[in-house]
Amino acid sequence: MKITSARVIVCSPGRNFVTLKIETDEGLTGLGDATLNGRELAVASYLQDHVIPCLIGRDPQQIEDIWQYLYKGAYWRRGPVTLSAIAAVDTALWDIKAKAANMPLYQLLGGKSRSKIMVYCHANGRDISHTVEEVLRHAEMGYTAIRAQSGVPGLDKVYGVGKGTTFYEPADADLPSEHDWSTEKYLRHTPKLFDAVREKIGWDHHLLHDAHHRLTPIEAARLGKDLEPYRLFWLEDLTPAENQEAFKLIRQHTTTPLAVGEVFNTIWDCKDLIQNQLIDYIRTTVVHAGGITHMRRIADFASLYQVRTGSHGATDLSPVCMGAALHFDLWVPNFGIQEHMPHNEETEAVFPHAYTFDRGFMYPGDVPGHGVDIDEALAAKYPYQRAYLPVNRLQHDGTLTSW
Ligand SMILES: O=C(O)[C@@H](O)[C@@H](O)[C@H](O)[C@H](O)CO
Ligand SMILES: [Mg+2]
Repeated sequence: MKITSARVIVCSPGRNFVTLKIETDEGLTGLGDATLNGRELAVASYLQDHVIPCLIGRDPQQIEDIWQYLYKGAYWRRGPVTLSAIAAVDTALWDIKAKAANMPLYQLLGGKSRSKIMVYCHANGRDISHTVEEVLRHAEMGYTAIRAQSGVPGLDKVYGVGKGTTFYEPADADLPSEHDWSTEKYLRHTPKLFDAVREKIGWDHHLLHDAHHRLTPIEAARLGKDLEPYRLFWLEDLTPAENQEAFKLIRQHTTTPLAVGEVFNTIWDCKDLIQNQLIDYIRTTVVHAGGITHMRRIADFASLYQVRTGSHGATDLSPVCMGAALHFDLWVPNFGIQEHMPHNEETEAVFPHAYTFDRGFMYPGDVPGHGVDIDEALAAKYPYQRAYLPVNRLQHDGTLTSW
């Protein structure tokens, strides 16, 4: 079999997506997600101008060789742009291989390790009472795991809290919007949020929270300690994880489980966190961590240290990523949980898919491949619209800080 052509499809059905489509001389095609929120065109160009010329004529069945060729052959290794591009190729090739074998991707990976996939949703509110209402509403929908994020008194806008619509989309402006941030206000407020949520929802639901890289290690330790009475399923991205050692300090102070990794791109970004048991869940996902091939390496390494997967699944990861991730989730032995933010109607129409959601659990479907397609004619009706993620500045003096 040979790759005869490949093209990048950029569309914006409510938000931007970058999709790679690979075609073969046997009529089989494969899709990969290459979306990098706020830097989409960098990946589109990396694929179009540097990767696709190297793919034409290659045997699409040689997934591993192509992965190594694109990773080592680039010379400049790692990073979100490179690994999102490699991920798109890898995912498309696994899609083709599973279609050629006439089996759903999870079968090719090793078959089912579970009957369905537990997912967690986002319950966001402008204040504590609105967030509690949203948590209860999502519990009614059947979710057994619910992430709670609320507005913070004294702060105008914070990560994770939408403008009252169902679909929270942080990339909201043609240039980065600037939000005020106060760690003190956030640390005072968040324990009150979970006290109120636990009071109302009881103990039969998993609760999660995303600190979104905004704390220093000692502030992170403080939050982890303050939230211990509420038995969270995990606290995510407590502090920027470039310095993996920072998590030693957090670990010394709290037993709240820790999740990190949605911004990671290779096993090297998380090797020390995993082997030193500094985290409990690894959040890498198919589109930003080199595709199925590299995700398997990360998951197998994590399993040696009883670290479980908890893949990122925000709406800025396309249904192609979600579809491939669900096949991975069905197979991976050390599965923890899958993030699930439903895409809007336009996106669902552009990306028809076999995966389903049913009362807090998902299933990838049993069609050959990863089960996600793209309606190119419809995609063309939604042209790219530049959009940036916000930045944060400290409220008291304007210092630029993590969003
Ligand atoms: O855990 C999450 O879902 C968030 O961290 C993401 O929504 C993140 O803010 C976006 O993916 C950024 O594009
Ligand atoms: Mg996150």
